[in-house]
Amino acid sequence: MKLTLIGNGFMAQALAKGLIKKFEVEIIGRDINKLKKVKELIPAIEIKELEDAEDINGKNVIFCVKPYALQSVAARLEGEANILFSILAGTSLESLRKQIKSKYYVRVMPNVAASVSKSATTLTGDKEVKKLAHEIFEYIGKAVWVDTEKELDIATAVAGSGPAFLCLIAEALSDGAVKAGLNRKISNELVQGLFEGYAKLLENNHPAIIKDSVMSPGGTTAAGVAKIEEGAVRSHMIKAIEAAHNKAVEIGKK
Ligand SMILES: NC(=O)C1=CN([C@@H]2O[C@H](COP(=O)(O)OP(=O)(O)OC[C@H]3O[C@@H](n4cnc5c(N)ncnc54)[C@H](OP(=O)(O)O)[C@@H]3O)[C@@H](O)[C@H]2O)C=CC1
Ligand SMILES: O=C(O)[C@@H]1CCC=N1
Repeated sequence: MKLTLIGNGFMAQALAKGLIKKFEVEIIGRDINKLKKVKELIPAIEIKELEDAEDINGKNVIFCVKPYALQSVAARLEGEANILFSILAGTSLESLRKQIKSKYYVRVMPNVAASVSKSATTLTGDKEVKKLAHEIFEYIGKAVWVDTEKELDIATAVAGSGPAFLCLIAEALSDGAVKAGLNRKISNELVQGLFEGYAKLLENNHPAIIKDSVMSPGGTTAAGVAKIEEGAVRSHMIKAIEAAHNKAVEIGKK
């Protein structure tokens, strides 16, 4: 099966790296020089410069441009795709249906870990292609189907934007270790190992149980947790998801 990615940016490349292991991958973009650079990184892909009347008839398209570019790129597409997969944050199935012709439509929300085939991807759309959508996006990590676009917009906040939120935590933990006197290289190495080990633990344990198992009476963890609570970190994490979800809804209304 051939997949046609439209857009050659960060996410298109992340997806292509995983998908190329199983599928033929074509990337269509507006700048041939950028496309040639992408081909140097992923030699097995085909590249094609976006035409003013780009024929997508019968193709399985993964749409990878920024949400604000939907209208201008859609105006350059001709024919009816077989499936249109869209990774555009906030952009509704209704808006896609109005602007790009396709037999089936699926919204997809991957994350940056697609570049290492570890994305937590959410899918929703036409149920006729649910199984195929699963099969395709399991090549870039874990894929979960949800029944509503509201759920996909929430997933955008927690799994799409989530890696950036964790980056702030990782950086801050390392900064704390450096502030206490550990060198940066060792601090970063420890934080990397911390996330790796924690991800494994989280596969089979509730976070509250893991926390309780670390927190000794009158110990170091309890002292640290009390400081975290002073800063209302949990409350602000909840607010961050709320804000990111609201933004996805706002993008969808534009
Ligand atoms: N970054 C992330 O972690 C995630 C992003 N997403 C979604 O993925 C999509 C792409 O994001 P990302 O890859 O990060 O962004 P990038 O800016 O890296 O890539 C955007 C791509 O769109 C192309 N493009 C923009 N405007 C036009 C236009 N008018 N005509 C033709 N091509 C155009 C750009 O072309 P050019 O290179 O020539 O400028 C570029 O190839 C977004 O919709 C975002 O919501 C979803 C999940 C996670
Ligand atoms: O920030 C954004 O809008 C995109 C969508 C999810 C992750 N990045």
